[in-house]
Amino acid sequence: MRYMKKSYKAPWRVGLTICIIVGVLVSNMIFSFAQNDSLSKNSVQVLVDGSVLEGVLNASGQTMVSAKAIGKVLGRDVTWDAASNTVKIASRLDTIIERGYIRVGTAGDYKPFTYLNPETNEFEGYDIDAAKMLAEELGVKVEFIKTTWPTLMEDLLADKFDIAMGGISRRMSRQIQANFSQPYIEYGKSPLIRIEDKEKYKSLEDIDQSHVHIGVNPGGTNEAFVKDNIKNAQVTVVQNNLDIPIKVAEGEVDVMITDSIEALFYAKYDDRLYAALSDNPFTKNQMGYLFHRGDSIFADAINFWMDQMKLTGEFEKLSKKWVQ
Ligand SMILES: O=C(O)C(=O)C[C@]1(C(=O)O)C=C[C@@H](O)C=C1
Repeated sequence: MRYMKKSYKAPWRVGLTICIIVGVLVSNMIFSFAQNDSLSKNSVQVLVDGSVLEGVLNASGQTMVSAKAIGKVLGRDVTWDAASNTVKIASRLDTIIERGYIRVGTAGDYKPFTYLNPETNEFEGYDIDAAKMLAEELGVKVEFIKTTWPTLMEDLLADKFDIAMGGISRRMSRQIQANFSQPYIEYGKSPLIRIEDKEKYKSLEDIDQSHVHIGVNPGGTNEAFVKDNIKNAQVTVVQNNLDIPIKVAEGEVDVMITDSIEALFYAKYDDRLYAALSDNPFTKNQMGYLFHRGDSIFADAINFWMDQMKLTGEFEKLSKKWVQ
C-alpha cells in the first residue's frame, strides 16, 4: 500500500517542477534575445580602406568610432593632448618634424645601396647618403633601423620605421600593402659569375642546367626571380646576402642572380668575378622608397624631395660616388 501511495504522488510533483524550470528558461531566452537585439541595433561596423572598425550608433543617430583606429588605418599619427582636451590626427610628415628625427628602415646587406659596416657599426651606401639628405631637407635627424628582406613589409606595417630605403625594388605585391615613391634607379636581374665562366653562361638557358649551382638570398626579388625562372639548376638558399659573391668567387656556387648594379659592383672590386649580361638583363625593374599607405601629405613630400634631387643632379652625384 505504501508503495502505491508514493507512485501516485510522484508524477504530479515532477510535472510542476518541469513547468517551473521551462518557464524560467523561456523567460530568460526572451530577455536575452531582446538584449542582443538592442545591442546589435547600436553596434556599427565602419569599413575604412578595407579595414573593419567597430563603432556604436548613438541616440542621435551618429556613428561613434575611435579616432585612433581611423587615424591608424589612414596611416596618420593620432595623439591625445589631455591639457587641451584635444585629439590630433596628423600626417606622419608633421609628426617627424615635431619628433625631430625620421626613422629609416634599411637592410644593411646590399652594396652599394645599404651596408652595415661591421668595423664602424655604421650604415653606408647610396641610399644611406640619400636618407641623410632627406633628413637634412626636412630639418630633422635620421635614425637608421635595421630590417631584413624577409621581414621588410612586416616591420614597416608594425610601424618600426617611417620609410624604408636601400635598394628596394618597386613591386606590385608591395604596393598593395604599402606605398612606393617614384622610381630613382632602373636595373635588371642578371648573373654574377666567375670570370673564367664568361663564355659558359650567355643566357638563362645556359644557367638553368642541372649541373649549375645557384646561390640565392631569401625574401627579396632575387629569390622571387629564381623561383619563377629556374627549373633545373641546383639552388641553395644562403641566409646572408653578403656571403654569396664570395661563394661564387671561391667556386662554392656558380651563379648569383641579382640586380645588375650589385653584380657590376662586386665584379669591379673582385677580379675573379664577372657581371654577365648586365647590358641586356633578364628583367626591367625600378627602385623606390617604401612607406605607409594612406598618408598623401607624407607621400607628396617624399616625391617632391625626389623631384628636387633629380633636378639638381644630386641622385646623379650619388650614382657617380657609389654605382659607377
Ligand atoms: O627585394 C628587393 O627589393 C631587393 O631588391 C633586394 C635584393 C633581393 O632581390 O633579394 C636585391 C639584391 C640583393 O642582392 C639583396 C636583396
